Amino acid sequence: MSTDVLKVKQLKKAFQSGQQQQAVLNGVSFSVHEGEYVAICGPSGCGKSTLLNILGLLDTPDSGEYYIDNLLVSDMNAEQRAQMRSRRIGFVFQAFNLIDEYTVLDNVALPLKYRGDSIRQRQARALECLEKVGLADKAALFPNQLSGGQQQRVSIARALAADSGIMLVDEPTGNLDSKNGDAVMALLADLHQQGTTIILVTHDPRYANMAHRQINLLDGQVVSSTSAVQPLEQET
Ligand SMILES: Nc1ncnc2c1ncn2[C@@H]1O[C@H](COP(=O)(O)OP(=O)(O)OP(=O)(O)O)[C@@H](O)[C@H]1O
Repeated sequence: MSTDVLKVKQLKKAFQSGQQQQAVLNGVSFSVHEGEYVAICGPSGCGKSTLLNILGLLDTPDSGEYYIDNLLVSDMNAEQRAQMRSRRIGFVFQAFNLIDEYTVLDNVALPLKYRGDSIRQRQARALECLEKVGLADKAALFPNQLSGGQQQRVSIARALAADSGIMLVDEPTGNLDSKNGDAVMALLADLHQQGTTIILVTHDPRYANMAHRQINLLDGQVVSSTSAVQPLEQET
């Protein structure tokens, strides 16, 4: 039986817009099983990034419940949330969010700094992750010496470094041409095959179809949750 790694119940979030409150999430509920690949889809402005930021513990809902590994994170204090984030969540952003002054290796090693690993352990792990994304030979370079597609692969290596098992991916191809976009999506499919749970926000229906399941948001609610035509291959 599959285990829920993430579960949200009746999430609500509103933002102040001038004099008015704009309800962005209006009672969103779903769960994600371990090892699933889920795409969150919906029109621009429907709240996809807001939802992903809440799932990634970068933002808090106004109400509702959020569980990671069956633990209620919406009730945790800031320190507990930070610990949960560094232990369980890897984030990949559209804009890569790499630190220009750090080498590629140091960017990937950064999430490990908060876990008490030695420098040698951090660098060895970072190199291992760079190997997984095919960029070990770029370890000593700086981000601006890489192409956009390579930078996104570095940011995926960084998300892998902490071995968190859950990867939240927000429009990873938004700043890439189609060739680099396809390479990044192929890498995500590979990581999923190796067991990573992936939650992807994308505008591109072609990429959304690579996911195991699509959760469609409209007007702040989940309007449908559809499985891909091809179910995931089951191990025999
Ligand atoms: N920090 C904020 N303050 C005020 N309004 C916000 C904030 N963040 C998001 N919003 C508003 O919430 C709504 C949803 O934004 P969000 O970025 O989650 O949508 P999205 O579905 O990811 O959009 P897109 O597909 O265009 O990236 C938008 O109307 C946006 O203006």
